[in-house]
Amino acid sequence: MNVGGVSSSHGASLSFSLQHDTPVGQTRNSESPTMGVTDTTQQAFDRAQELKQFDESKQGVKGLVDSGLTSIPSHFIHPPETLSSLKTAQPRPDSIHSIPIIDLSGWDSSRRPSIIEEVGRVSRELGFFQVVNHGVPTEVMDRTSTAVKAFNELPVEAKARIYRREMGREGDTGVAYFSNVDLFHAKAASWRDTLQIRLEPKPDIAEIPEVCRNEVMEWDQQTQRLGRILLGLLSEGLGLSPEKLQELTCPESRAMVGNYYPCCPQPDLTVGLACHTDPGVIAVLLQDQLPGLQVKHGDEWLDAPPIPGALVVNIGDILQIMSNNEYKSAEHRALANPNREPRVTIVVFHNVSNVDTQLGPLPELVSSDKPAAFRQFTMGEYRRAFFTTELDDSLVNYFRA
Ligand SMILES: O=C(O)CCC(=O)C(=O)O
Ligand SMILES: [Fe+2]
Repeated sequence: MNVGGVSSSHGASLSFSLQHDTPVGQTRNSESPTMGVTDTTQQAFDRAQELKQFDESKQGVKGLVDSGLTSIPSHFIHPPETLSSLKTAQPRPDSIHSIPIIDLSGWDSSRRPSIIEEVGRVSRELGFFQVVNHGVPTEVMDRTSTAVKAFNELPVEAKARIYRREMGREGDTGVAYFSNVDLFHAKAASWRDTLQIRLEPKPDIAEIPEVCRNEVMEWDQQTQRLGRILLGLLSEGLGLSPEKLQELTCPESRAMVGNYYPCCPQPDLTVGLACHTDPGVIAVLLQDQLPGLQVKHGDEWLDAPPIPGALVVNIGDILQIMSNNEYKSAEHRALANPNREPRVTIVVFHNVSNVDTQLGPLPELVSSDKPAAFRQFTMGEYRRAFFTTELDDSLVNYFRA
């Protein structure tokens, strides 16, 4: 959700490409963003100072780790209710333990009907799945991940050049590096740095750090192709024509975030990325070999473990709404990385670009048996809702009929 690098009162790391009024990036924190109500004025002041200093240093969490710190600064400590949920509960014997894996081989031939059936079923049940045999070469996956890691490991001065939070304003290049998009709004900061790049409409290509420029462009090509395939399957999974969802996201709007989770000295006190739903249509996520991604299913957290060669796909809020609640936009989070090696993930968000686009349940999916679960609204209204509502759960609730 996001590239505006703008955070609403939800404390969401929710960015919008404001130029195009489209949520393109990351996330929505489902937790209340307000600081602890028991904070004294002095505590609140100290905290604000700490955050400001951290932000102005432009060093990110990576810089803190490199300085050799052994305990995390207090503003990274999450509230007890979050921390207690990090302890892995014993899974119930009847529960699914990890997210489903779908083999896409033959998506354009004889296996298509069974793939559509599976994609549709899993999107209704959980809204999250991994895909294998998706056609993106593993060398490209490795190359992209390595390049994004290399960017994060450049000297602070090199990254500081693009450290900014003002995306979407005039002069926006579409490229930004920052730590915690919601740094000044979230209840607590998370142990992660982010490189965010608008992919469509095109960014200022020269602004993309050279160390990962070619790889980002190549990743865009690959995920654009895969995005079209997935939107086709998801469309048919709803009983719609294969082009339907693609038409809706046209003219296309895409953004990428490269998340970098350096080793956290106290991974039990913070998270890598707070619980959120993604606001757009779909997200396609590449994770390296380190675990951390978890998806909420009922009251359980399921792991989405790294599988060599696989990509994770999830449904965003807009698609839950368009599908009239058929597909689920699931809450998910990333744990803080306890490993010495950094964890790197790259997410491409496929969004709806035009502010005037009418959104809401597709008429084809509304009937007397299944009345519209959401009202109609425009993309512009959706965008405003991000910034003005006091929601403490998924944005879809705002538009419920
Ligand atoms: O890095 C991960 O595992 C999750 C990333 C994610 O959910 C996001 O960037 O929206
Ligand atoms: Fe996400």
